[in-house]
Amino acid sequence: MISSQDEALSRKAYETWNRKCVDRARLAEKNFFNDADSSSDESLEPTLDAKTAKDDFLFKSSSQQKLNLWYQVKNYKLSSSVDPENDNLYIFWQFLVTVALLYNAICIPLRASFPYQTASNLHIWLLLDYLSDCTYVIDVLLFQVRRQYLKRGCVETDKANTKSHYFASWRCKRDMLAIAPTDLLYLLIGVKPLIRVNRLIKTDSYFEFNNWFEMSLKQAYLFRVARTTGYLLYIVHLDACFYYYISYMWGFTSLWGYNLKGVAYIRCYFWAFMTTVTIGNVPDPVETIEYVLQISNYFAGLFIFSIVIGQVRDSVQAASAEVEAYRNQKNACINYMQKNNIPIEIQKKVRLWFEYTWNTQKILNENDLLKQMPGKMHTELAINVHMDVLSKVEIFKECDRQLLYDLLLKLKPILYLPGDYVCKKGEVGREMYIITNGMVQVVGETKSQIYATLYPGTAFGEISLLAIGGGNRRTANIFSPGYTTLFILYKQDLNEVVQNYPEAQGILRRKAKKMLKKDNVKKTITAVSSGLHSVKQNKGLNLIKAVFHVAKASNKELKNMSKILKCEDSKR
Ligand SMILES: Nc1nc2c(ncn2[C@@H]2O[C@@H]3COP(=O)(O)O[C@H]3[C@H]2O)c(=O)[nH]1
Repeated sequence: MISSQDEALSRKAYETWNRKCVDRARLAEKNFFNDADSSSDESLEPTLDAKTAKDDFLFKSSSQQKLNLWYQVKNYKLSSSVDPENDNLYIFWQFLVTVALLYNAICIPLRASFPYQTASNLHIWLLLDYLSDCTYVIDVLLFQVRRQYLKRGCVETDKANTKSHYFASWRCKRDMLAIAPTDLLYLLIGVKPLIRVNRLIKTDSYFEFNNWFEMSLKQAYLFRVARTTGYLLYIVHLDACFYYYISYMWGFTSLWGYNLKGVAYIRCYFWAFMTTVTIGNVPDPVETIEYVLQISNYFAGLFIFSIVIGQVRDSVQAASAEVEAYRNQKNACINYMQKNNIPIEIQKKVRLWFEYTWNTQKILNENDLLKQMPGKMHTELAINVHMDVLSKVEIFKECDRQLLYDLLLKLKPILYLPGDYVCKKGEVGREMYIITNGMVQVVGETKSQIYATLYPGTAFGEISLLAIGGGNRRTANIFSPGYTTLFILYKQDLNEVVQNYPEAQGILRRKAKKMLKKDNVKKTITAVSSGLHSVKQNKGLNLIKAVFHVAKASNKELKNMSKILKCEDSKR
């Protein structure tokens, strides 16, 4: 027994634990939003008190942890409402009710027709029956009465309201019919399983669990096909039970009916399957009633089978619709290129683009999909999919978080193939890029002159976009050596976003200027080293050029240069 003192202790420990979880989540959230400069934010450091409290918490005895667990379970039972979409225990219970319903759906007709319920195994059947009844009753008393529902668009969690809402619903009426104790009739007419047929009414839980399961699957169409096939097999099962029952009614003497040979259920199921799927090859009916039954069976089989086939076709079609749309777009593009005699090399590239984009993203234009959604939802999705890339971008690290969210909506993914130039020096810059996958190289006149390699999370192309280099021309060649996925951000979009964040403009400009300064240093070093080389070879003109660049370099660079010169002097 757990005393009230223990319970109070447990409650306190639980609340402390809970508070710490919330604190930790807040800290994580804060860290996430401040990751650019987390080290400088002193408030993120846990205080001494918090550290002691944490140590205290870690030193809790195992018995107290057990009490915590007990308190959680107790707390769960006391919670007033259940969220049907997210409460794991509720979903698990719907699964149990589904199993109980399937047990009833299969075993009631089986026991009612075939001689599988005997005096010797009756106790097992009854045990299973009452276990399934228990799941129904618990579902109503513990879960359905607390099931949340929407009231004027808001989630209603109040227990009194959820209860009255359930009692007023059709679901409650169906549930009541399903758990009605019809078994009491056993006392009058004996244990006849068909009396329990009302148990099959509890279909709401079955459909609810089915929907939840379907939604949680990646390849839901496979499940839909399996479910439809299951329905077909169940109908055959019912047919087999019926066939056996008719044969039994005629004392197993009819040539058309089951003749007591082999395993009864297998033989009857075989016959039912043959008739239902209209394969035929079953004994010809003799009596008129047999003809009528056979015809109605064929008819029902034809009807049901065509529905099932239709459903399977729809499911497969729905599953392959996206692939079909991709193929159509690709074929239309190929036809267009062929009609316009586009060079084979370019055609190959376009095909490669289609294939790579499809294989990596399974969608050709992500923006088309997102555009259909309300703005907020679009942002939320974009944050989840792309935020980790954008938050790594060095030039945006110091910018306002909201600026990043605004930028996310403007980004458009684009793929570059091996050997493509993303931009060339001297071109007019109309967009900037962020690398999401692969890498690009900053190259000179030829691809082999690699000045720098840029990796995912790097942005480039902002110098010409913000006219920092003095004009809107690209200041370097950017080459894609492999498959590279980039985000494009158009000038107009960047300006639109940045005008609301003037400090961000400053950050972008400062960072781009730094880069240009580095460029100048690079140029100076190249010029100086080529000048020094000329000195060695006594070429005066290059020496003058070197001295000119050295003069242009900043103080710091000048010191470096003089060091290099001294070094070279001493060598000579
Ligand atoms: N000029 C220069 N650009 C670089 C360098 N490294 C990356 N880049 C990027 O390459 C881009 C080429 O186009 P932009 O001039 O618009 O902007 C440039 C920079 O963003 C570098 O070392 N020098």
